Amino acid sequence: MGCGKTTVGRNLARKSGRKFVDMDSYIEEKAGMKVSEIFEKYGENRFRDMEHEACLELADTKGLVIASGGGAFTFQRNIDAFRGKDKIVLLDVPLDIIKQRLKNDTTRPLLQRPDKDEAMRQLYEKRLPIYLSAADITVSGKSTPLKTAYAILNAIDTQEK
Ligand SMILES: Nc1ncnc2c1ncn2[C@@H]1O[C@H](COP(=O)(O)OP(=O)(O)O)[C@@H](O)[C@H]1O
Ligand SMILES: O=C(O)C1=C[C@@H](OP(=O)(O)O)[C@@H](O)[C@H](O)C1
Ligand SMILES: [Mg+2]
Repeated sequence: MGCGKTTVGRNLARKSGRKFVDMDSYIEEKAGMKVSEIFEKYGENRFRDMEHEACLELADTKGLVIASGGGAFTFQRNIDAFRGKDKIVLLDVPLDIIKQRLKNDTTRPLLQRPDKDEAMRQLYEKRLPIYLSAADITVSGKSTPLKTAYAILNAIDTQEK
């Protein structure tokens, strides 16, 4: 959360001429409600099932740039859905920058708690090794969204040579 997937993904799609899909927006459209409402009404597990369904559907569509939600690639079933079909890119951003970016956020249900900083730290530490092993490419996400989008394109080019 907060590493810039949605923002950078949109830039990357524009620069690569691909269609952009934000996985959370995709789920929200199908469900007819916001991610926060899904968590509130049906709980996180139901959201994770919807997210998995979205992964299966989107992994079968060619020519997209997909910004996943931050939890998607912590589940092996979702990594399996994309593996070999698409490149999985990790945007690597230090925790202190993420905290700064999400300081005033009210839309991410897992962070709406008094010990938000500690929740972010715990998620970051638990998830980073999983992300690192799932990623085909890791790119720093500290720079501007546009520069990061170009860094992803370069990394893909280099890998394909
Ligand atoms: N490269 C960046 N530099 C500075 N702020 C950024 C950058 N990328 C995203 N942001 C800001 O950080 C917040 C989270 O970005 P977002 O794209 O929603 O992240 P994610 O989809 O990974 O949760 C937003 O307020 C966004 O404007
Ligand atoms: O990390 C997570 O578990 C989540 C990240 C969110 O997406 P972003 O990473 O785009 O904020 C969204 O899918 C939901 O709030 C859960
Ligand atoms: Mg996002």
